[in-house]
Amino acid sequence: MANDSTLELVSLTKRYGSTVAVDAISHNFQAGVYACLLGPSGCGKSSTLRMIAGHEDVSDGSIVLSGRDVSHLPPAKRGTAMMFQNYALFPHLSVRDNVAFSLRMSGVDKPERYKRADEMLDLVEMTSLADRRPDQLSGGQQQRVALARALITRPQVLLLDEPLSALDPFLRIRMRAELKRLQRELGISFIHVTHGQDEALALADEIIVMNDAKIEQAGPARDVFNKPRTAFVARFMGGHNVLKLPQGHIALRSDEMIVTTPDEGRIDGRVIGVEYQGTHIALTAEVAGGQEVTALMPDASFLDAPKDLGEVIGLQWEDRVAHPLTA
Ligand SMILES: Nc1ncnc2c1ncn2[C@@H]1O[C@H](COP(=O)(O)OP(=O)(O)OP(=O)(O)O)[C@@H](O)[C@H]1O
Repeated sequence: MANDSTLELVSLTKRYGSTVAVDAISHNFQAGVYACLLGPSGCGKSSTLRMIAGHEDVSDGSIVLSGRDVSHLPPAKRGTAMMFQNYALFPHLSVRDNVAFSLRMSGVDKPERYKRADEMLDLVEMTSLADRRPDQLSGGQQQRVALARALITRPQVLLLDEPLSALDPFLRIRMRAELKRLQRELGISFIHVTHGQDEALALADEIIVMNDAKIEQAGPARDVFNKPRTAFVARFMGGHNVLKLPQGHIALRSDEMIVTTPDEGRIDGRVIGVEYQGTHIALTAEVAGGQEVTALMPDASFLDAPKDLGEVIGLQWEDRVAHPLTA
Protein backbone atom coordinates (compact mmCIF):
# COMPACT_ATOMS: atom_id res chain seq x y z
CA MET A 1 0.00 0.00 0.00
CA ALA A 2 3.02 2.31 0.09
CA ASN A 3 2.67 5.20 -2.32
CA ASP A 4 4.02 8.60 -3.30
CA SER A 5 0.84 10.45 -2.58
CA THR A 6 1.04 13.85 -1.03
CA LEU A 7 -2.10 15.48 0.19
CA GLU A 8 -2.46 19.18 -0.39
CA LEU A 9 -5.01 21.48 1.21
CA VAL A 10 -5.34 24.71 -0.73
CA SER A 11 -7.15 27.59 1.00
CA LEU A 12 -9.57 25.03 2.34
CA THR A 13 -12.64 26.68 3.86
CA LYS A 14 -15.75 25.44 5.61
CA ARG A 15 -18.66 27.68 6.44
CA TYR A 16 -21.79 26.58 8.27
CA GLY A 17 -24.15 29.51 7.66
CA SER A 18 -22.36 32.48 9.16
CA THR A 19 -19.89 30.32 11.16
CA VAL A 20 -16.47 29.98 9.56
CA ALA A 21 -15.31 26.61 10.92
CA VAL A 22 -12.20 26.35 8.71
CA ASP A 23 -10.72 29.57 7.37
CA ALA A 24 -8.70 29.20 4.16
CA ILE A 25 -6.10 26.77 5.51
CA SER A 26 -3.28 25.56 3.27
CA HIS A 27 -0.99 22.66 4.08
CA ASN A 28 1.02 19.89 2.40
CA PHE A 29 1.02 16.46 4.00
CA GLN A 30 3.99 14.46 2.74
CA ALA A 31 3.39 10.85 1.71
CA GLY A 32 3.76 8.38 4.56
CA VAL A 33 3.57 10.98 7.31
CA TYR A 34 1.92 10.49 10.69
CA ALA A 35 0.29 13.89 11.17
CA CYS A 36 -1.79 15.05 14.12
CA LEU A 37 -4.29 17.88 13.84
CA LEU A 38 -4.27 19.31 17.31
CA GLY A 39 -6.28 22.08 18.89
CA PRO A 40 -8.98 22.99 21.39
CA SER A 41 -12.62 22.09 21.00
CA GLY A 42 -14.31 23.95 18.16
CA CYS A 43 -11.12 25.04 16.34
CA GLY A 44 -12.12 23.23 13.14
CA LYS A 45 -10.17 19.95 13.30
CA SER A 46 -13.07 17.60 12.63
CA SER A 47 -14.50 19.80 9.89
CA THR A 48 -11.10 19.72 8.17
CA LEU A 49 -10.91 15.94 8.45
CA ARG A 50 -14.48 15.46 7.27
CA MET A 51 -13.86 17.63 4.22
CA ILE A 52 -10.76 15.58 3.35
CA ALA A 53 -12.83 12.40 3.74
CA GLY A 54 -15.67 13.78 1.63
CA HIS A 55 -18.22 13.59 4.44
CA GLU A 56 -18.59 17.36 4.41
CA ASP A 57 -18.82 19.66 1.38
CA VAL A 58 -15.97 22.07 0.77
CA SER A 59 -17.18 25.69 0.93
CA ASP A 60 -14.06 27.05 -0.80
CA GLY A 61 -10.57 25.96 -1.75
CA SER A 62 -9.50 22.46 -2.70
CA ILE A 63 -8.11 19.10 -1.63
CA VAL A 64 -5.51 17.59 -3.93
CA LEU A 65 -4.33 14.00 -3.50
CA SER A 66 -1.46 12.75 -5.68
CA GLY A 67 -1.94 15.74 -7.96
CA ARG A 68 -5.65 15.01 -8.46
CA ASP A 69 -8.33 17.42 -7.22
CA VAL A 70 -10.60 15.21 -5.10
CA SER A 71 -12.59 18.06 -3.50
CA HIS A 72 -15.88 17.07 -5.07
CA LEU A 73 -15.50 13.30 -5.40
CA PRO A 74 -17.60 10.94 -3.28
CA PRO A 75 -15.74 9.50 -0.24
CA ALA A 76 -15.17 6.06 -1.78
CA LYS A 77 -13.49 7.53 -4.87
CA ARG A 78 -10.90 9.70 -3.13
CA GLY A 79 -8.24 7.28 -1.97
CA THR A 80 -8.94 8.19 1.65
CA ALA A 81 -10.67 6.23 4.40
CA MET A 82 -11.98 7.42 7.71
CA MET A 83 -12.05 5.78 11.10
CA PHE A 84 -14.69 7.28 13.34
CA GLN A 85 -14.53 8.12 17.02
CA ASN A 86 -17.31 5.67 17.96
CA TYR A 87 -16.05 3.06 15.46
CA ALA A 88 -19.56 2.85 13.88
CA LEU A 89 -19.52 -0.95 13.59
CA PHE A 90 -22.66 -2.77 12.45
CA PRO A 91 -23.96 -4.64 15.51
CA HIS A 92 -25.66 -7.45 13.57
CA LEU A 93 -22.63 -8.31 11.43
CA SER A 94 -19.69 -10.49 12.41
CA VAL A 95 -16.25 -8.95 12.69
CA ARG A 96 -15.30 -10.43 9.30
CA ASP A 97 -18.45 -9.05 7.63
CA ASN A 98 -17.92 -5.65 9.20
CA VAL A 99 -14.41 -5.52 7.78
CA ALA A 100 -15.56 -6.78 4.38
CA PHE A 101 -18.55 -4.43 4.24
CA SER A 102 -17.23 -1.78 1.88
CA LEU A 103 -16.04 -4.45 -0.56
CA ARG A 104 -19.55 -5.92 -0.55
CA MET A 105 -20.92 -2.49 -1.39
CA SER A 106 -18.57 -2.20 -4.31
CA GLY A 107 -19.56 -5.63 -5.65
CA VAL A 108 -16.45 -7.67 -4.82
CA ASP A 109 -17.35 -11.40 -4.71
CA LYS A 110 -17.49 -13.20 -1.39
CA PRO A 111 -14.32 -15.34 -1.59
CA GLU A 112 -12.24 -12.28 -2.55
CA ARG A 113 -13.72 -10.00 0.09
CA TYR A 114 -13.28 -12.61 2.84
CA LYS A 115 -9.72 -13.19 1.72
CA ARG A 116 -8.97 -9.49 1.99
CA ALA A 117 -10.90 -9.15 5.26
CA ASP A 118 -8.83 -11.96 6.75
CA GLU A 119 -5.62 -10.27 5.63
CA MET A 120 -6.72 -7.09 7.38
CA LEU A 121 -7.75 -8.98 10.53
CA ASP A 122 -4.33 -10.58 10.55
CA LEU A 123 -2.74 -7.14 10.28
CA VAL A 124 -4.61 -5.90 13.36
CA GLU A 125 -4.17 -9.24 15.17
CA MET A 126 -7.87 -10.08 15.32
CA THR A 127 -7.94 -13.32 13.31
CA SER A 128 -9.13 -15.45 16.20
CA LEU A 129 -12.20 -13.26 16.81
CA ALA A 130 -13.38 -12.98 13.19
CA ASP A 131 -16.72 -14.71 13.83
CA ARG A 132 -17.76 -12.66 16.85
CA ARG A 133 -20.20 -9.76 16.81
CA PRO A 134 -19.04 -6.29 17.90
CA ASP A 135 -20.90 -6.49 21.25
CA GLN A 136 -18.74 -9.50 22.14
CA LEU A 137 -15.55 -7.41 21.86
CA SER A 138 -13.71 -5.08 24.21
CA GLY A 139 -13.26 -1.41 23.30
CA GLY A 140 -9.71 -1.99 22.13
CA GLN A 141 -10.79 -4.95 19.98
CA GLN A 142 -13.63 -2.92 18.43
CA GLN A 143 -11.11 -0.29 17.56
CA ARG A 144 -8.93 -2.83 15.76
CA VAL A 145 -11.94 -3.95 13.75
CA ALA A 146 -12.75 -0.36 12.84
CA LEU A 147 -9.16 0.09 11.70
CA ALA A 148 -9.24 -3.07 9.61
CA ARG A 149 -12.52 -1.92 8.08
CA ALA A 150 -11.06 1.43 7.10
CA LEU A 151 -7.84 -0.08 5.75
CA ILE A 152 -9.48 -2.72 3.56
CA THR A 153 -10.16 -0.15 0.85
CA ARG A 154 -6.36 0.33 0.55
CA PRO A 155 -6.47 4.07 1.14
CA GLN A 156 -3.54 6.36 0.44
CA VAL A 157 -4.50 8.40 3.47
CA LEU A 158 -6.21 7.14 6.63
CA LEU A 159 -8.18 9.76 8.54
CA LEU A 160 -8.74 9.17 12.24
CA ASP A 161 -11.10 11.33 14.29
CA GLU A 162 -10.20 11.12 17.99
CA PRO A 163 -9.58 7.38 17.57
CA LEU A 164 -8.42 6.78 21.15
CA SER A 165 -10.91 8.87 23.08
CA ALA A 166 -13.27 5.99 23.91
CA LEU A 167 -10.51 3.94 25.53
CA ASP A 168 -9.35 3.95 29.14
CA PRO A 169 -5.97 5.59 29.77
CA PHE A 170 -4.03 2.31 29.93
CA LEU A 171 -5.47 0.97 26.69
CA ARG A 172 -5.07 4.34 25.02
CA ILE A 173 -1.31 4.19 25.48
CA ARG A 174 -1.19 0.63 24.15
CA MET A 175 -3.35 1.41 21.15
CA ARG A 176 -1.38 4.47 20.22
CA ALA A 177 1.71 2.30 19.93
CA GLU A 178 -0.35 -0.03 17.71
CA LEU A 179 -1.42 2.85 15.48
CA LYS A 180 2.16 3.93 15.04
CA ARG A 181 3.25 0.36 14.22
CA LEU A 182 0.50 0.00 11.63
CA GLN A 183 1.28 3.31 10.01
CA ARG A 184 4.96 2.39 9.70
CA GLU A 185 4.16 -1.06 8.35
CA LEU A 186 1.72 0.23 5.74
CA GLY A 187 3.74 3.29 4.79
CA ILE A 188 0.58 5.33 4.14
CA SER A 189 -0.25 8.72 5.65
CA PHE A 190 -2.30 8.87 8.82
CA ILE A 191 -4.03 12.13 9.71
CA HIS A 192 -5.20 11.91 13.28
CA VAL A 193 -7.39 14.48 15.00
CA THR A 194 -6.86 14.91 18.71
CA HIS A 195 -7.10 17.54 21.40
CA GLY A 196 -4.47 15.72 23.46
CA GLN A 197 -0.99 17.21 23.35
CA ASP A 198 0.57 14.06 24.81
CA GLU A 199 -1.09 11.94 22.18
CA ALA A 200 0.15 14.19 19.38
CA LEU A 201 3.69 14.28 20.75
CA ALA A 202 3.77 10.51 21.17
CA LEU A 203 2.53 9.75 17.67
CA ALA A 204 3.14 12.50 15.22
CA ASP A 205 5.97 13.10 12.80
CA GLU A 206 4.22 16.37 12.16
CA ILE A 207 1.88 18.39 14.35
CA ILE A 208 -0.54 20.92 12.93
CA VAL A 209 -1.87 23.15 15.70
CA MET A 210 -5.20 24.76 14.87
CA ASN A 211 -6.78 27.68 16.64
CA ASP A 212 -9.94 29.50 15.74
CA ALA A 213 -10.37 27.94 12.27
CA LYS A 214 -6.74 28.59 11.22
CA ILE A 215 -3.41 26.80 11.35
CA GLU A 216 -1.44 28.46 14.11
CA GLN A 217 1.77 26.44 13.64
CA ALA A 218 2.79 23.30 11.80
CA GLY A 219 6.03 21.37 11.85
CA PRO A 220 7.91 18.39 13.27
CA ALA A 221 6.61 17.47 16.72
CA ARG A 222 9.83 18.48 18.49
CA ASP A 223 9.90 21.89 16.82
CA VAL A 224 6.32 22.67 17.67
CA PHE A 225 6.96 21.74 21.28
CA ASN A 226 10.39 23.34 21.65
CA LYS A 227 9.97 26.37 19.43
CA PRO A 228 6.39 27.54 19.80
CA ARG A 229 5.85 30.63 17.71
CA THR A 230 2.90 32.08 19.59
CA ALA A 231 1.72 32.27 23.18
CA PHE A 232 -1.26 30.14 22.19
CA VAL A 233 0.95 27.28 20.95
CA ALA A 234 3.25 27.52 23.97
CA ARG A 235 0.32 27.35 26.36
CA PHE A 236 -1.59 24.73 24.43
CA MET A 237 1.38 22.37 24.05
CA GLY A 238 1.93 22.67 27.81
CA GLY A 239 5.16 22.45 29.74
CA HIS A 240 5.91 26.14 29.06
CA ASN A 241 5.65 29.45 30.80
CA VAL A 242 4.69 32.46 28.75
CA LEU A 243 6.32 35.52 30.22
CA LYS A 244 5.82 39.15 29.32
CA LEU A 245 9.13 40.98 29.67
CA PRO A 246 10.02 44.55 28.65
CA GLN A 247 11.56 43.18 25.41
CA GLY A 248 8.39 41.19 24.51
CA HIS A 249 6.79 37.83 25.20
CA ILE A 250 8.93 34.73 25.61
CA ALA A 251 8.23 31.04 26.16
CA LEU A 252 10.29 29.15 28.70
CA ARG A 253 10.03 25.46 29.37
CA SER A 254 9.12 24.76 33.01
CA ASP A 255 11.85 22.13 33.26
CA GLU A 256 14.46 24.69 32.10
CA MET A 257 13.64 27.16 34.88
CA ILE A 258 16.29 27.31 37.59
CA VAL A 259 15.12 28.10 41.10
CA THR A 260 17.64 30.13 43.02
CA THR A 261 17.92 32.91 45.61
CA PRO A 262 16.37 36.31 44.83
CA ASP A 263 19.78 38.01 44.36
CA GLU A 264 20.86 35.39 41.80
CA GLY A 265 17.69 35.29 39.71
CA ARG A 266 16.78 37.31 36.63
CA ILE A 267 13.40 37.85 38.20
CA ASP A 268 12.00 37.07 41.57
CA GLY A 269 8.67 35.78 42.68
CA ARG A 270 6.68 34.59 45.64
CA VAL A 271 5.90 30.88 45.90
CA ILE A 272 2.16 30.30 45.57
CA GLY A 273 2.09 26.58 44.84
CA VAL A 274 4.14 23.48 45.60
CA GLU A 275 2.85 20.34 43.92
CA TYR A 276 4.37 16.90 44.24
CA GLN A 277 4.35 15.11 40.86
CA GLY A 278 6.34 11.94 41.58
CA THR A 279 9.70 12.50 39.90
CA HIS A 280 9.35 16.29 40.06
CA ILE A 281 8.01 19.07 42.18
CA ALA A 282 6.07 21.78 40.34
CA LEU A 283 6.82 25.07 42.06
CA THR A 284 4.60 27.97 41.02
CA ALA A 285 5.59 31.55 41.79
CA GLU A 286 3.88 34.86 41.22
CA VAL A 287 6.22 37.31 39.54
CA ALA A 288 5.96 40.95 38.48
CA GLY A 289 2.65 42.00 37.00
CA GLY A 290 0.77 39.14 38.66
CA GLN A 291 2.15 36.62 36.14
CA GLU A 292 2.57 33.01 37.24
CA VAL A 293 5.67 30.98 36.47
CA THR A 294 6.08 27.26 37.06
CA ALA A 295 9.43 25.61 37.58
CA LEU A 296 9.73 21.83 37.51
CA MET A 297 12.38 20.75 39.99
CA PRO A 298 13.71 17.19 40.30
CA ASP A 299 12.47 15.98 43.68
CA ALA A 300 16.03 15.53 45.01
CA SER A 301 16.93 19.19 44.30
CA PHE A 302 13.75 20.31 45.99
CA LEU A 303 14.48 18.19 49.05
CA ASP A 304 18.00 19.72 49.22
CA ALA A 305 16.54 23.23 49.36
CA PRO A 306 12.81 23.05 50.11
CA LYS A 307 10.66 26.11 49.43
CA ASP A 308 7.59 27.13 51.36
CA LEU A 309 4.46 28.94 50.31
CA GLY A 310 5.02 32.69 50.58
CA GLU A 311 8.82 32.41 50.29
CA VAL A 312 10.53 34.76 47.82
CA ILE A 313 12.71 32.96 45.29
CA GLY A 314 14.80 33.92 42.28
CA LEU A 315 14.17 32.45 38.84
CA GLN A 316 17.01 32.01 36.39
CA TRP A 317 17.30 30.58 32.85
CA GLU A 318 19.86 30.35 30.11
CA ASP A 319 19.44 32.63 27.09
CA ARG A 320 19.23 29.65 24.72
CA VAL A 321 16.02 28.36 26.33
CA ALA A 322 14.06 31.60 25.93
CA HIS A 323 11.93 31.57 22.77
CA PRO A 324 10.65 34.92 21.59
CA LEU A 325 6.97 34.75 20.63
CA THR A 326 5.41 36.64 17.75
CA ALA A 327 1.96 36.96 19.29
N1 LIG B 1 -22.91 20.81 11.24
C1 LIG B 1 -22.56 22.00 11.78
N2 LIG B 1 -23.38 23.05 11.70
C2 LIG B 1 -23.05 24.24 12.23
N3 LIG B 1 -21.88 24.51 12.84
C3 LIG B 1 -21.01 23.48 12.94
C4 LIG B 1 -21.30 22.17 12.43
N4 LIG B 1 -20.25 21.37 12.69
C5 LIG B 1 -19.34 22.14 13.33
N5 LIG B 1 -19.79 23.40 13.50
C6 LIG B 1 -19.07 24.52 14.14
O1 LIG B 1 -17.84 24.69 13.46
C7 LIG B 1 -16.78 24.95 14.38
C8 LIG B 1 -15.70 23.90 14.23
O2 LIG B 1 -16.19 22.62 14.60
P1 LIG B 1 -15.34 21.30 14.53
O3 LIG B 1 -16.22 20.16 14.92
O4 LIG B 1 -14.66 21.22 13.22
O5 LIG B 1 -14.25 21.58 15.64
P2 LIG B 1 -13.26 20.59 16.39
O6 LIG B 1 -11.98 21.31 16.51
O7 LIG B 1 -13.23 19.27 15.73
O8 LIG B 1 -13.93 20.45 17.81
P3 LIG B 1 -14.03 19.17 18.82
O9 LIG B 1 -12.66 18.92 19.31
O10 LIG B 1 -14.94 19.69 19.88
O11 LIG B 1 -14.62 18.05 18.02
C9 LIG B 1 -17.43 25.01 15.74
O12 LIG B 1 -17.69 26.35 16.04
C10 LIG B 1 -18.72 24.22 15.56
O13 LIG B 1 -19.70 24.67 16.45
